Amino acid sequence: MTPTVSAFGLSLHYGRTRALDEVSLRLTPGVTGLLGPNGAGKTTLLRVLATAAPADRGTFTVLGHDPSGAAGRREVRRRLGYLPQTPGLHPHFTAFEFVDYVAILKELTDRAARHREVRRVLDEVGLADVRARSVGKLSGGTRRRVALAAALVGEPAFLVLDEPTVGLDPEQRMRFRELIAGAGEGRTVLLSTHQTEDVAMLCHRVLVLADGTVRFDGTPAELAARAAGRVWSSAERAPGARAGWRTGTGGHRNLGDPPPGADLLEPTLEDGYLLTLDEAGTEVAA
Ligand SMILES: Nc1ncnc2c1ncn2[C@@H]1O[C@H](COP(=O)(O)OP(=O)(O)OP(=O)(O)O)[C@@H](O)[C@H]1O
Repeated sequence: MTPTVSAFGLSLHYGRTRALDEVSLRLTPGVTGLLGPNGAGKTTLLRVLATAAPADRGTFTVLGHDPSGAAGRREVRRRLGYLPQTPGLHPHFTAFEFVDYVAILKELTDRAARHREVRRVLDEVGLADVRARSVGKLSGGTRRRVALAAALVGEPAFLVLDEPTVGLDPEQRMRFRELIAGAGEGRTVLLSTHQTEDVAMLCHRVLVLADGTVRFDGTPAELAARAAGRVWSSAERAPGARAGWRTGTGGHRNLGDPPPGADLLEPTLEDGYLLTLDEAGTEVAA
């Protein structure tokens, strides 16, 4: 399948901090999850791909358009929807006014067509009833949906979502997952998250980033399979485990190289993720 996004050797430094180090990737339609610990470079990568920050080195294209020049950047932005980590929603705007404002920035100049599009995206995220409410008076989860509606304006082919489910209660998180799954039908979505459940439920592909480098690129099942034969239970924390924690039933779940005769467990995506970080030399939860 022709990739929507192709990136080669993207690097970005903040002073001496190397936030991205030679990142190459290809994104195809469907939801790709981007997992990584705090400071891994996820937001930086999303900002680069959303043309909000230029890389120091490397190139990328979105549907063949190269954003390094002004004309290409405009073409990329026309095909892009971006939900940043902290969307700057003006509290005095109504939900409609905010999304309309974003639609104007996205160059939807015909007023009637633009208003139809604003109503369409607000309906898509289930906010038809709160169109006229001030953004500042909405709950955090509803506000996040307004920001998602704004990202969906103009039917972008490439949607960049930076930790959209953080801070949501379980019901809102499920609702948001449904919206993201719907958004991922027929378009390319890159979803940064700390929630391995988001990835297990939504993603056809997952990238693991640590220290600005891609440490894994494959399917969620392949990430879980990395931990096959390397997860076991024991009454006490196993001394040789790379990581381990007490489970709700009082036993311990251990990751690493099991001792002979260990009681092996079915690996999860989270097990594969934690072992990938461990192999990358990133600190794993004790
Ligand atoms: N504006 C900035 N100035 C200086 N350093 C920065 C800046 N933004 C990010 N960094 C550094 O770049 C690295 C990558 O940060 P980034 O925010 O991309 O990581 P992240 O994976 O999104 O983290 P988190 O999960 O905590 O949001 C970190 O070391 C961070 O401290």
